[in-house]
Amino acid sequence: MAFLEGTDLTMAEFVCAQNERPSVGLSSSDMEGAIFPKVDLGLSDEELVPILHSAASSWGFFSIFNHGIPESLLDSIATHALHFFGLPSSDKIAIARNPPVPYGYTSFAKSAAIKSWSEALHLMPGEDRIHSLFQSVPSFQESQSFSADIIKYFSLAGALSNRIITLLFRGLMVDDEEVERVFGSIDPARLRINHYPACPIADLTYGLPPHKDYGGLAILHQDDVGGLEILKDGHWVAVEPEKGCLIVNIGEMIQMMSNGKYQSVLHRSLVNSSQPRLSFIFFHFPSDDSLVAPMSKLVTKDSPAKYRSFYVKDYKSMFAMAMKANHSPLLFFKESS
Ligand SMILES: O=C(O)CCC(=O)C(=O)O
Ligand SMILES: [Fe+2]
Repeated sequence: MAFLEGTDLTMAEFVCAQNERPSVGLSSSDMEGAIFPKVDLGLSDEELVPILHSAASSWGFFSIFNHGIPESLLDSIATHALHFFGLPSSDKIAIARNPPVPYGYTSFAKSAAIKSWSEALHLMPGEDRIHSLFQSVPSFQESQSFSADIIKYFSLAGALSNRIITLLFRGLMVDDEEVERVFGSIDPARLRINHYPACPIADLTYGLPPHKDYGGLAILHQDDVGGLEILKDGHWVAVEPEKGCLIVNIGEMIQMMSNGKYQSVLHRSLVNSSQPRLSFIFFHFPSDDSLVAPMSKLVTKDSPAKYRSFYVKDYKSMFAMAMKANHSPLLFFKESS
C-alpha cells in the first residue's frame, strides 16, 4: 500500500539491506583528542589562511561563525521552506524537476538503489527564474518573499563561499586570479533545500545515504534537530547543530583542483522517528564549460597530477554511472599511480 500522499512508494522500499543500514555514529565529543573545527570568520583574511587550511586538511568539514549572513534571513528561508513542504503533494509536483532542467521539486527519490527519506527543492540563481518557479505553485502564498530571500541568499552565500575558497587556495600558495577564473561566478551555483519528515523506520533507512558533494564548496545550514554525520578516521561522527553556525565542506572539485591536498569527505543524513528536519545547502560549482585541472603550482615532479583534467559537464555526465557503481564521479578521472 502506498504510504506517501501522491506517490506509489511503499514503506518496504525504504528498508535498507542489513549490511547497508546506518550504524550508530559517535558524538563529536566522543572523538578523543579530535575536535571538530570551528572557525571565526570575523578574523582577518591573513589570520584565516592557516586556520582554514588546517580545518580543511584535517577534517574536510568545519563549522563557521561570524560569517556575515543574517540569522533572520536563514530563519526566514527555513520558515518559508517548511510551509512549502507542508503543501499538498499535488501542489508541489506542479514544479517537479524534469531533467535536464536542473531545478524544481523532487519527491522521495525513487530511482536510487538506496532510497532517501527526504524531499528537496533544487534552485539556481536568476531572479526571474526563481520568481516564476514559486509563482507556479498553486496555493503558495509566500512566493514573493521566499523568492526575495533566495535571491539574497545566493548573493551572500556566493560571496562567502568565494572568500573561503580563495583563502583555502592561498593556504596552498595558489594565486587568487586562478581561483577567480574557475569560481568567480555564482551563476552555476545551486541551492538544495532538504526536508526529512519524521520516519517510522528511522533505524532502517537514510535521509540521504553516504555520499560526497560534487561541487567546489558546500555551505550547509541545518535546524536544531541534528542528523548530519561525517566519516572521520573510520567512524561516523555527528555534526551537532549550533545556532548561528554554518557547516562548510570540501567538494570533489576542490579535491581535484588541490591535487588531493584537500579531501572531500563522505557524509550522510539520518532521520528520526519523532521530528522532521530541514537543511539547506549552497553548492558552489564551476560552470559546465570550465576546463578544470589540478592547479599548476600543485603539480610537481614529486607530486604528480592525481587527476586528469576535465570539462565540468563531462564530470557531471558521470553522476549516474558513478551512483550505480556506488562511488563518486571523480574516480573516473583519477590518474593511475
Ligand atoms: O541534510 C544534511 O545534513 C546533509 C545534506 C547533504 O549532504 C546534501 O544535500 O548533499
Ligand atoms: Fe552532501
